[in-house]
Amino acid sequence: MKILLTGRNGQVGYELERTLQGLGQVVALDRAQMDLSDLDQVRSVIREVKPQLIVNPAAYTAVDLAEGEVELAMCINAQAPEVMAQEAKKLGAGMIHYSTDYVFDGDQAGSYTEDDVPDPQSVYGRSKLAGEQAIQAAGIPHLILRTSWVYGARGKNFLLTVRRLAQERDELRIVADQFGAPTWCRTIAEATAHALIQMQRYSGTQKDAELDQDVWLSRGGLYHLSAQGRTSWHGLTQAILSHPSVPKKPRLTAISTQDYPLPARRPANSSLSCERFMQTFCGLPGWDEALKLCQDGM
Ligand SMILES: NC(=O)C1=CN([C@@H]2O[C@H](COP(=O)(O)OP(=O)(O)OC[C@H]3O[C@@H](n4cnc5c(N)ncnc54)[C@H](OP(=O)(O)O)[C@@H]3O)[C@@H](O)[C@H]2O)C=CC1
Ligand SMILES: Cc1cn([C@H]2C[C@H](O)[C@@H](COP(=O)(O)OP(=O)(O)O[C@H]3O[C@@H](C)C(=O)[C@@H](O)[C@H]3O)O2)c(=O)[nH]c1=O
Ligand SMILES: [Mg+2]
Repeated sequence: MKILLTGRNGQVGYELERTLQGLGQVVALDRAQMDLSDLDQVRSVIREVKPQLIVNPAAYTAVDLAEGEVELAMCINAQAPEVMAQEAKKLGAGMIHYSTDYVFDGDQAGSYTEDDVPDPQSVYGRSKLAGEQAIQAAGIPHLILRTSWVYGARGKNFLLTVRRLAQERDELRIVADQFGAPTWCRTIAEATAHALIQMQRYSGTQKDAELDQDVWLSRGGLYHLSAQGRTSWHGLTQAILSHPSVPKKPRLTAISTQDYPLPARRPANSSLSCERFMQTFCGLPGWDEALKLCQDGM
């Protein structure tokens, strides 16, 4: 199976390029090779590569900047996935796409299931929801994997920000009233590979087989995929600082969302129920367990 992978330098894309090896012939592209703000280029690259599966972790992920770059965020997060889905349809191909907990308003008490109604409160969240809907509307075999609070040892993320600030400052002030599940990008890439393997098992074909449309249409769809358990950004910071690889530990102060004003509104609770994913594909680690493994390597 030929797999076109976008965003190979992103947190999730980088890990996917590794976990997808052996599951197909991976054509991994960066922004220069396929710019999602250039829809004609997206179209022509897909026509050239002719993949059987498009895996799309590339996205506009700057949540606050998106508030002032609505058109660009919509193009990258909604229109480009729409073009990918249309091209996939013509090729008889499938798509794996990633979305976010920020599609929810965060007002619900318990964790969100795939059946809960999204109500994004930010431009980023709205653009990601529009991307989901465009793929669903195309009627192609697909997996939409909603994840949350992604971090890793490289790129731009909360873990690296906190580790840097810890060395620069005597005090960290972190919001303690927003709850979610920090998810290691490697967990997402490994779970994606497991899901692909399971799809092949369900279809009873060999590794590297063609994409089985019937299996994908029955087992595919929308899934929540995050680490298990939940914490606040403050709780996450506490866990980050307690790792032995952090040399200097500043004072940590819990603050509320209103004490840390930002352009984009974040959900107060965006923890995702992943039962559907775990029952269909594979288990998922606890957030603290995965964080420790990640930091053990830093
Ligand atoms: N980060 C998070 O906390 C969360 C992310 N998600 C979703 O998970 C997926 C993966 O996110 P993550 O790996 O963290 O994202 P990153 O921000 O780490 O990576 C995004 C990737 O998209 C690429 N990209 C951005 N703009 C363009 C463009 N115009 N054309 C082509 N490529 C572009 C970037 O390229 P370049 O390297 O050149 O900048 C980068 O490789 C995304 O769909 C995201 O919405 C969901 C929940 C949480
Ligand atoms: C740096 C810092 C942040 N914060 C707060 C601000 C915010 O509420 C929270 C997280 O900050 P960030 O801006 O790093 O996180 P944010 O960009 O909101 O992260 C989101 O990214 C997108 C792409 C997603 O899809 C989401 O799942 C989520 O991971 O921490 C503090 O309270 N103190 C600080 O010193
Ligand atoms: Mg609401």
